[in-house]
Amino acid sequence: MFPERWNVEICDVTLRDGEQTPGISFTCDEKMKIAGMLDQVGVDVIEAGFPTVSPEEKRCVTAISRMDLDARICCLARARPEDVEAAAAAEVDMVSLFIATSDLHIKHKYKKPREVVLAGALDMIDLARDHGLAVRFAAEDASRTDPAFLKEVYRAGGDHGADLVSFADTVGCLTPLEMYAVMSDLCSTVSVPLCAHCHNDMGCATANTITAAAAGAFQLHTTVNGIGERAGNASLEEVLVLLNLKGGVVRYDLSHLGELSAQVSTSSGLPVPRNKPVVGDLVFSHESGIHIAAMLEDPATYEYLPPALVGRERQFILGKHSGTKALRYITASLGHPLTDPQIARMLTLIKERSEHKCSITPTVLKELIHLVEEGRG
Ligand SMILES: CC(=O)SCCNC(=O)CCNC(=O)[C@H](O)C(C)(C)COP(=O)(O)OP(=O)(O)OC[C@H]1O[C@@H](n2cnc3c(N)ncnc32)[C@H](O)[C@@H]1OP(=O)(O)O
Ligand SMILES: O=C(O)CCC(=O)C(=O)O
Repeated sequence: MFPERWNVEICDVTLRDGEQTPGISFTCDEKMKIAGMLDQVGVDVIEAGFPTVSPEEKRCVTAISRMDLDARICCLARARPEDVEAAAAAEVDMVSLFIATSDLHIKHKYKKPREVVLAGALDMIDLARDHGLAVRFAAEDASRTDPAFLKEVYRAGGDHGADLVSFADTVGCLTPLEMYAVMSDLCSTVSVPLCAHCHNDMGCATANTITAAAAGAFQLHTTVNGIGERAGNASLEEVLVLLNLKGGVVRYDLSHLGELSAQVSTSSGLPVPRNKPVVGDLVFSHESGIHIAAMLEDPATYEYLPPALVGRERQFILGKHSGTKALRYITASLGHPLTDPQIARMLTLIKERSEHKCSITPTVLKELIHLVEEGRG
């Protein structure tokens, strides 16, 4: 089902769609810092913002364009001359020019026949190209669009010189199987490279993005920590790890993902869930005795994603679910090779304490070792 090495690139939209998370606004300094870190990871395109939003946003997109990053810089624009002019003035490499294409959106937002909406958008592609901009022509709510009209939109966009066309699952309504079917069909009939822009309303954004890639999509849209409108977007860190382990795409530097995630968390004020794949602080920690006993033989028994791949370290934690082998290993590595009875006694104490919601911190651990060594436990 999957090609051996996927031909993909990443367009990270943290600074645009990520910032559309209700209540979030990055300062220009924060945006520039995040852009620099995205560049260190090696993302191919950074969507730096939506210049029409405000003069400050326009200034900031321009500042990011001038950072001389390796990544190409793009920005969002509606199909309106003022938005395209603003994109050109912000000195981006590429404009992400969008129109909603579903009948539902067209009826309630534009109140014009869809052919008229499309014709207006094609004029804006021409205008953008006259400014020397590369064009990504995006179909908002593509996943709820009449498939025949969607193909017409992409074909016409291509005829007007769009470099990429985007399929947005704007309301996150697809499952991976549905994404595979629609993206395979589009990739076999549309001559312009396709982008996949997936929202996470039903928890499928990452799965849909990676499935779109497997079906032939070229440009994958992500946000750091998966932030974005409502339930967010496909998460950069999850998509990059999947590309590495499943798609043979090893050119991104995953070792920076932790610091990037922390920066976006600080700048957005959105904490990273402790069990968030790849970047959560618990996701390379183990407590279960049965797991640790096996991992002491071979960590691969309970670790598919090696922590070192993403610059992290494995941790063994003691608690209610600990077993003898884990405890013996941990105490010995702290320089306290305990006897079997001491280990058994200490394990009982650890379980009792944990059941009373006491974490086995390094201090508690030292205290317990001391107790059993003294025979007072
Ligand atoms: C799927 C996406 O994520 S799309 C991006 C969504 N992001 C945002 O909306 C965040 C930034 N938005 C803003 O700051 C403001 O909404 C602005 C500056 C863009 C526009 O503000 P306003 O001029 O006050 O318009 P308002 O937000 O009330 O309505 C949106 C207008 O954009 C139009 N519009 C929406 N999408 C498009 C499009 N792709 N092409 C052309 N026009 C569009 C609507 O039809 C509506 O036009 P109208 O005012 O003539 O009825
Ligand atoms: O497809 C794109 O590039 C952007 C569209 C978008 O942001 C959305 O529909 O949620």
